[in-house]
Amino acid sequence: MNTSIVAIVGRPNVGKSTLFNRLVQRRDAIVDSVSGVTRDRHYGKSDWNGKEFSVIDTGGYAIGSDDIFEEEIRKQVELALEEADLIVFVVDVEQGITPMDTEVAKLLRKVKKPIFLVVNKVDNAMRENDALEFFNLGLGEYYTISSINGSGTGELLDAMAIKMPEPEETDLESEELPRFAIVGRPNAGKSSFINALIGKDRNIVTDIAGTTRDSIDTKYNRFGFDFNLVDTAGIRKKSKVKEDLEFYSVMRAVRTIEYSDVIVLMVDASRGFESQDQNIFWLAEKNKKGVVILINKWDLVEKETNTMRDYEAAVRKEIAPFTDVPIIFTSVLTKQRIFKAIETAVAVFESRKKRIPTSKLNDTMLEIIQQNPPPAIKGKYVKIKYCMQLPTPTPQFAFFANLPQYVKDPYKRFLENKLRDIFDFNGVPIIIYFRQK
Ligand SMILES: Nc1nc2c(ncn2[C@@H]2O[C@H](COP(=O)(O)OP(=O)(O)OP(=O)(O)O)[C@@H](O)[C@H]2O)c(=O)[nH]1
Ligand SMILES: Nc1nc2c(ncn2[C@@H]2O[C@H](COP(=O)(O)OP(=O)(O)OP(=O)(O)O)[C@@H](O)[C@H]2O)c(=O)[nH]1
Repeated sequence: MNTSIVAIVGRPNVGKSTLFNRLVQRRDAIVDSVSGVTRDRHYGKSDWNGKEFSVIDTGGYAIGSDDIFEEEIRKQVELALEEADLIVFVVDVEQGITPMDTEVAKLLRKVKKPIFLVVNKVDNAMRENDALEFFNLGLGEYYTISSINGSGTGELLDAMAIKMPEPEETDLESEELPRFAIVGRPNAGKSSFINALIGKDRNIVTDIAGTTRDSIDTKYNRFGFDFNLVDTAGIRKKSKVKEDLEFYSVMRAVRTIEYSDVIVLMVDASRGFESQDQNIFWLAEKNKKGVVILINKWDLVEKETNTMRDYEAAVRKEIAPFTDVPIIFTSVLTKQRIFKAIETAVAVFESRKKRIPTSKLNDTMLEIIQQNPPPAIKGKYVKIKYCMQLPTPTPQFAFFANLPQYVKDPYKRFLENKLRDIFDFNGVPIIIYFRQK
């Protein structure tokens, strides 16, 4: 997949979030129709002129008091420069050039990646003149926009799309090896897990230097399974940045997740499922990846007070409504369930590309729908006529009905759960559409 990562940088209050919302709006409208998907304010996917891209709003991650504020922003800009493909630098025409803008511009001038200087809050023609001063930042051409009313954003997107790579033809028929990413918080046991997989004999078959930018696939053959572990430059380059910077872990995770089929999310059992785990999980869902959760270091957990069942229930609560994701309790130290972890990841990979024949799907689902029809709304009855799985890389289903707009989320969730139960889509995001017929 050839998705560009766009980072929005700039000092506080220039309108980064407002622009972010503009950029991801269209795609989010579709995603939101999916039952129960929560929104992240800082990460979204979108497309323009056929080019797909991710947008990261760096602003939301700024933390801390005023004196470390500038330092934080500088770090975030540096990270964005390292990890993103395109940089959108937002400035505010009402404020003019501030010292912090000059600082950011200085960092940006050293960078080889495409940079879009965006002068925001140009709500009327008069302000076009005020924007002229931003030439002084030494970044060349700029784009004037009004994030609030949307003017200028089309031109900006056109220009950005030109700098994005052409979409690749996805070859659905080819028998590709599963691509697994092992992700998680620092110290969760990722390296140990990978070492355990590789074994002492380092059973690496090949190192395929990424066809896609700097991502690296390492091919493994273990326990009778063939798979690629996806690693990216971002992950290797541990860099100077503080580990606990949330933004850092998100940046690192984004690219790895986008290149993988199944995300193996490692959680440190002694710490529990934390907000960063939640973030990574959510990124995986948003990208429609398969997920397996490993509760690692299970050997450290006091079994008298923590049963597996209670622990699992607590994690499931955190990841609702994606409740059927496989959760496996591992100890890399004692090699407990390592094999099971990989076996499960392979199973999720298989489910994710599963195709249900239309006749089988209709036989099963129409029967269920007949027994539990959608509730009538204002005296109108919804009649679902047939359904099919769409020819998409990940499972998506269309249900055709006379009044699709009357089918509400709870009923969609009901159907989704039935599909999951019957056809075994554990750990796989599925999408349901209702269409007019
Ligand atoms: N007039 C005008 N106001 C805008 C425009 N875009 C954003 N704003 C306003 O500017 C303020 C800051 O916008 P945000 O999008 O929250 O700015 P931000 O850069 O994300 O701020 P942080 O989250 O603090 O980093 C809000 O009050 C917006 O309504 C615009 O195009 N025109
Ligand atoms: N008790 C116990 N310790 C473990 C287990 N798995 C890993 N560890 C220990 O946890 C520590 C961190 O393991 P790593 O494999 O380096 O963790 P990581 O996720 O790769 O960490 P980063 O490289 O910082 O992202 C090491 O001291 C491991 O020996 C486990 O199952 N049980």
